[in-house]
Amino acid sequence: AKIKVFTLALLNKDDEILLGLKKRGLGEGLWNGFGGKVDPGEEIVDAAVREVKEECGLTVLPTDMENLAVIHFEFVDDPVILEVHVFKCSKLAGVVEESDEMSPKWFPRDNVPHSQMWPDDEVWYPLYLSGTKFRAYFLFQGYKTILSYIIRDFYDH
Ligand SMILES: CN1CCN(c2cc(NC3CC3)nc(N)n2)CC1
Repeated sequence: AKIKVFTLALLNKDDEILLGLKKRGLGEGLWNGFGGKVDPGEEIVDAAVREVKEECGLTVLPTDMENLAVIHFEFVDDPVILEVHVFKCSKLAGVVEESDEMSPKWFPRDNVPHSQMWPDDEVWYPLYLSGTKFRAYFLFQGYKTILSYIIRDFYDH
């Protein structure tokens, strides 16, 4: 199997969460946090900071990026596994800007548009919102159907 590493940063302010409507590529038409691929030799947290700036214009310090989860996504009949490092951030600087990739919008943290988000989000968002560190594994059939998943505490095994 081949592992592709991605970042996913969820930005919070008071009781709201900033999501972006993806304009193209993987997840086009879905609302999601900000993120992308990790370049070779790049620290994962630095990739997360870079993607937030590129996709929504906000500046976040690496030390303010809390790594809350690592999620592995596998797809039936596909050797590529996505390893997504999820970050939570509440110390933001700058002004939100639209980008080529994303149309950003603030949502109430307890009312995000799950019908227009990746299906796994509904499973792990409650853990994310409660600040619980976790590891998760999802087996997908295509991009819409979750065949199975495991969620466990980040530190247990
Ligand atoms: C640019 N990256 C792509 C992967 N990604 C995902 C993936 C995901 N589910 C996987 C079935 C696809 N679920 C969320 N929420 N994000 C983060 C952003």
